[in-house]
Formats: sequence, structure tokens, C-alpha cells
Amino acid sequence: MAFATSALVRSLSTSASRQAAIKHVTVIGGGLMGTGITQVAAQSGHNVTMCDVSDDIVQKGLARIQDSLKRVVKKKYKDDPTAGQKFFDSTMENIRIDTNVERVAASTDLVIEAIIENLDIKQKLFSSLDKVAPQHTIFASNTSSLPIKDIASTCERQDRFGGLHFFNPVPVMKLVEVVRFGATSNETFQSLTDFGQAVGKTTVSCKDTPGFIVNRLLVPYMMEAVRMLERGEASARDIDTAMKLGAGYPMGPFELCDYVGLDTTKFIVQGWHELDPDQPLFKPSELVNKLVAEGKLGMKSGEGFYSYKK
Ligand SMILES: CCCCCCCC(=O)CC(=O)SCCNC(=O)CCNC(=O)[C@H](O)C(C)(C)COP(=O)(O)OP(=O)(O)OC[C@H]1O[C@@H](n2cnc3c(N)ncnc32)[C@H](O)[C@@H]1OP(=O)(O)O
Ligand SMILES: NC(=O)C1=CN([C@@H]2O[C@H](COP(=O)(O)OP(=O)(O)OC[C@H]3O[C@@H](n4cnc5c(N)ncnc54)[C@H](O)[C@@H]3O)[C@@H](O)[C@H]2O)C=CC1
Repeated sequence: MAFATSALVRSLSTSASRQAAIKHVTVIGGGLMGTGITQVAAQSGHNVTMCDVSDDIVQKGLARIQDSLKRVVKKKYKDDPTAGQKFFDSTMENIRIDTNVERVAASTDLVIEAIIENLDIKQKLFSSLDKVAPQHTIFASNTSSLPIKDIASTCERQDRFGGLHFFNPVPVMKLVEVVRFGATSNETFQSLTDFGQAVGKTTVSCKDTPGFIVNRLLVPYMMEAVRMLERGEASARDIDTAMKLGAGYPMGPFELCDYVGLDTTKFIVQGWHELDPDQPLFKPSELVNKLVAEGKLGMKSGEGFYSYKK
């Protein structure tokens, strides 16, 4: 069977007594996160369809997955290129691409949404999928900052809804935050946890609070670095160097902002500011907003705090 690998079999055996294991996954959004989630799900033997709004975007997403998978193969199979090629081919065989999300969701076990960080657009998407997806299908959002409860609010299947928050770059970062809100059932929470582990990640359990665990701590730190630059206290380069060499972070806060995407950064901070306008930690940054208005979104657009143009 093309899609069965040891990871999937393991996932089946651990969760079979609770409910049917997840075999077919639909990932909506073929950007930074959607491609990474598609890759790790396909690598672990799941049958994955990645959807986005245009052929061009899904094709580019597929090319990004191939590049990333080559890095994984080079590392994992450095002494056995034949096995590496087999792993590459079988992973790519597990991936389909599509632009019709409703058609795909009509026969899937799990939908993972990784589209832009906008509540209205996410709600509209899930509301339409709720009408076509089978009863058993679980919905999950990869949102960085929006309440899962709000994203789920337009759906009937409240009990089969939760958060699966992956980290960028997904093939490398080892954590998944599994988020439940009041209506998420125990079975759904367990299935999402099993899925996170089946794709090779360590899972932590989170309540539906702003930023869950990681971003509630990371976002204030990153925004304080931006405010430090705005106050003229140090340059972006020096702040990055200081945090890498003095605090042991793999990337400085400005490198990380560019890596995450300044549009996503702006959406997160703006959303939290609207929820809690008096909280100084969530104050939007004029500098970030200006860069976004200029189309400087970070690495993905070739320029952000730094330039990546060759
Ligand atoms: C203010 C609001 C903002 C809030 C934002 C919130 C966003 C969210 O919701 C949550 C998030 O994801 S936050 C971001 C979390 N990620 C990080 O902190 C990444 C920090 N950076 C790193 O870990 C390394 O620089 C990194 C791993 C990226 C690169 O490492 P290096 O600098 O050492 O570079 P390489 O030598 O190229 O890579 C190291 C190993 O990793 C492999 N690799 C890297 N990228 C890959 C990718 N995309 N696919 C597959 N493999 C990849 C690479 O091959 C290399 O492997 P080895 O050579 O064997 O070590
Ligand atoms: N960038 C990061 O480091 C992280 C982002 N996230 C979250 O993941 C989600 C996606 O973020 P990224 O991948 O960075 O964004 P991105 O901008 O790289 O990709 C978003 C993709 O969604 C597509 N899209 C937009 N509306 C759509 C729709 N209605 N149907 C199908 N596709 C649609 C866009 O065409 C785009 O390709 C966001 O909720 C973000 O907060 C979570 C963890 C880390």
C-alpha cells in the first residue's frame, strides 16, 4: 500500500482504540507553513492534498517542498543514496495539489488550515468546508495568534475543531502545540495529538489563550527588539548579534521577523492590540507597518529589515 509507512502504522496502532486514524490530510495554504506541514505529513506516510488559490502558487509550493525534501534526504540518507531516492519518491507520491478546497475536503480525515492570518477569511473558509466535509473530519487551524474558538465559530462541528500550531521551518522545528477550546472533544484532542506525534513532532497541550505558549512569550520579545530599534538604542544588526551570541538564539529577532514574514508579524500584533489596546507589549510598530506597506515582507519578498536580493 503506497501510503503505509512505519510511522502511519504506529499512529494506527496507538490511536485505533480511540478513533479511526488519520490517513488523508488536506492542507489549505501552500505558503511557508502549508508547504512544510504538507511535507512532514507526506514524509510520515499520510496521503496529503495541498490546496491554494491558484495553480501557480501550488506549483511553486510543490517546488519548495522538493527543495526542502532534498535537504532532509541529504542529511538522513547521506550513506545510502538509493534509500534516499526511494524516500524522496515515496514522499512526493503521497502529495497531491489542488485549487478546489471544497472538492478535496469532501473526502478527507483532517483539514489543516494554514492561510493568511485573517479571522474573517479563515471563518469563511471553514464555514464553506463544514458543509461539504464528512461527519468524522476534524478541522484544525495553524493560526499563530487568533483564538481557535473564534475561527471555529462559523462551524457546526465545534467538537471536532482544534489548533495544530507548527513552527517555521516545519521540517526542522520539533514542536507542535495542540490547542483545545471549550468545545473540543477529548477524542479530537487525542487525534490531533496522535497526528502531531505521527509526523515526528513533540506535542504540548495548550489552552486557547493568545499566542498559546510559544508566541505569548516570543512576540513580546520580538516586538521589544523592534521598539528598541525605533528608539534608536541599537542597530538591527547589533541587536541580532547580541541575542545570538549573548543569549544563544539561532537567529536574532530581526532575522526571525524576516523569516516569519513581516505581514504575519503585523497581523499578529494588530490583532492582539485590538483585543487589549492598553497592553504596551502588543503596541503595533510604525516601522513594521511601513515596511509591509512598501511590500517589504521579509525573506519571502526579497527584503524586510534586511535585503535578500542576489
Ligand atoms: C513579532 C511577531 C512574530 C511572531 C511569529 C510567530 C510565528 C509562529 O507562529 C511560530 C514560529 O514558527 S516562530 C519561529 C520559530 N523558528 C525559529 O525560531 C527558527 C530559528 N532559526 C533556526 O532554528 C535556524 O536558524 C534554522 C533551522 C532556520 C536554520 O539553521 P542554520 O542557520 O544552522 O542554517 P542551515 O545550516 O541552513 O540549517 C540547519 C539544518 O536545518 C536544515 N534545514 C534548514 N531549513 C530547512 C528546511 N526548510 N527544510 C529542510 N531542512 C532544513 C538544514 O539542512 C540543516 O541541516 P544540517 O546541515 O544537517 O544541520
Ligand atoms: N510564518 C510563520 O513563521 C508562521 C505562520 N503561522 C501561521 O500559519 C498561517 C500561514 O502562514 P504562512 O504560511 O507564513 O503564510 P504565507 O503568506 O506564506 O502563505 C499563506 C498562503 O495562504 C494562501 N491563501 C490565502 N487565502 C486562501 C484561501 N482562502 N484558500 C486557500 N489558500 C489561501 C495564500 O495564497 C498563501 O499562499 C498563518 O495563520 C500564520 O499565522 C504559524 C506558525 C509560523
